Amino acid sequence: FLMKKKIKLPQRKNTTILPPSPPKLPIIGNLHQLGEVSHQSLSKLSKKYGPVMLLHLGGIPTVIISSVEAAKMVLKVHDLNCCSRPSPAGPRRLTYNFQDVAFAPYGEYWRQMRKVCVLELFSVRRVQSYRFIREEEVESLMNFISKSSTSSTPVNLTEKLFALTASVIFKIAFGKTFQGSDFDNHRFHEVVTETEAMMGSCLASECIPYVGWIIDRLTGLHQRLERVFKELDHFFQQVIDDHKSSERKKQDHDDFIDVLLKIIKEQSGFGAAMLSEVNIKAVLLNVFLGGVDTGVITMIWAMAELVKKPKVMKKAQDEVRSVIGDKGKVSDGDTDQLQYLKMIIKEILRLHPPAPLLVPRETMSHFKINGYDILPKMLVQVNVWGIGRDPEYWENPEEFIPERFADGSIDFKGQDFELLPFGSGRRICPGIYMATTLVELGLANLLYRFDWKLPDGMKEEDINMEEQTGLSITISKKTDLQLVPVKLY
Ligand code: HEM
Repeated sequence: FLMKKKIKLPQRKNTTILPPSPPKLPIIGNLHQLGEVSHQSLSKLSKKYGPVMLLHLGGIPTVIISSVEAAKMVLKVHDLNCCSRPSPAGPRRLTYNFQDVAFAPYGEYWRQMRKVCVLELFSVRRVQSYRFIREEEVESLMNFISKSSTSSTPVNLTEKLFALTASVIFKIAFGKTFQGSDFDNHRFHEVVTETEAMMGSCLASECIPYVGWIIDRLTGLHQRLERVFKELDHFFQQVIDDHKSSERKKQDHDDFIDVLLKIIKEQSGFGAAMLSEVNIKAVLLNVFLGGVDTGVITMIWAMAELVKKPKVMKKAQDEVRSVIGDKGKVSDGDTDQLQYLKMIIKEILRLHPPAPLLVPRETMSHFKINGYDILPKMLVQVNVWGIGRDPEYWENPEEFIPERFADGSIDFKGQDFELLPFGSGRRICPGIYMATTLVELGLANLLYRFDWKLPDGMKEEDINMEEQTGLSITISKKTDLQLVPVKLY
């Protein structure tokens, strides 16, 4: 009928409804509202502007997600629309133009590289094959702490746990200890922190039109980026060359470089066609950054919360001591029986997720959340720190209460959107098993073998629980944690 009469129907105007935004300033947009600890400022802002909020970080439109329902929409329902990554200059340089996994844009290359990681590097079988490395390094830390306990001197746990995680990751990935490399512990810590900062911060020239480059010149960000890139590139190339050398001694296990070089040499296995030495270096950077910092941050917060709550500490120690008995040490396989310790780790990752805004995503196509239009090429950040402390989902959210996980119904593997320390969907962290095995083993041994006291004159309420400031993707405890060990075994 309409065709015959050729009646023209009124065209519905296609209006775009963007998420609510706080008022912005010219040029810098909402950058000034990020504050010193951005996930905390964003949490406050979202109380006013809602769980789907649009900010302009300089010229970059960024959607901030702050509720379980909205997180489910972006990471599950519309995961395919927003599972790419933005491409700022810092990560671009450090990942050899996104030839890694974590920052590679969504597509065939990323899919193949992710398969290499999931099936060849971070699989349960591979992680279990490194059991002796974890146990050896934990043992060496325990020996050091035992010595300190005889003189009742405080141990800088931040420094020591950093060295533990770094040694384990170095041996697993590069087949050597970092003590034997160009880095000493101190320099290595500095390089990780500096690289993290470069990955998280955007060059001003990218988000502030016209004048940003002047800020970059003044802050020296470009030079810092180049310096850290060259240092890492030199190190990675050296370890790869060592592995290819005919003089290299045969090891009884394959480290990550062996596995990746084998894939290239035999041209078999996942991603063989895609893999080159540059990809190996880029993936090593992901392992180096993803693997070291996050585990230390989790263990440090756990020890800080436990020492603030002696009853919880005692309960955790009672559990591990009754399960292990007088064996003298906790081994890799023992941690499966430590149910209370597992609850503690969940509670730590709820209160202190090492990546409070996950790793930024970039949208690839238009979709809607809560009636708002999300457009292609927008940045998406999920505030899992805010969700983990939202009274709508958690009773007494600011309190450290591991028992809230007693019924086992909530886990951090990406299915429960109120607890997302590892993200969810296609880009979920592939290193969950690798991370939790070391965190569990490290903490279990610290709790089994020692009682922990605060340094003389310090009270529980004196422990500084502030978070590090800055725009890094991972956020650690602001000050080092120093505790006095009292030896039991
Ligand atoms: C407590 C420890 C860890 C935490 C909290 C953590 C957290 C995260 C988060 C939040 C993401 C982004 C997820 C998303 O976009 O949805 C991620 C990605 C990633 N993580 Fe982890 N991570 C940890 C340990 C590790 C370890 C030990 C490794 C490997 C050695 C690792 C390797 C990676 C890689 C390669 C990605 C990028 C995945 C992709 O983009 O496809 N992580 N991690």
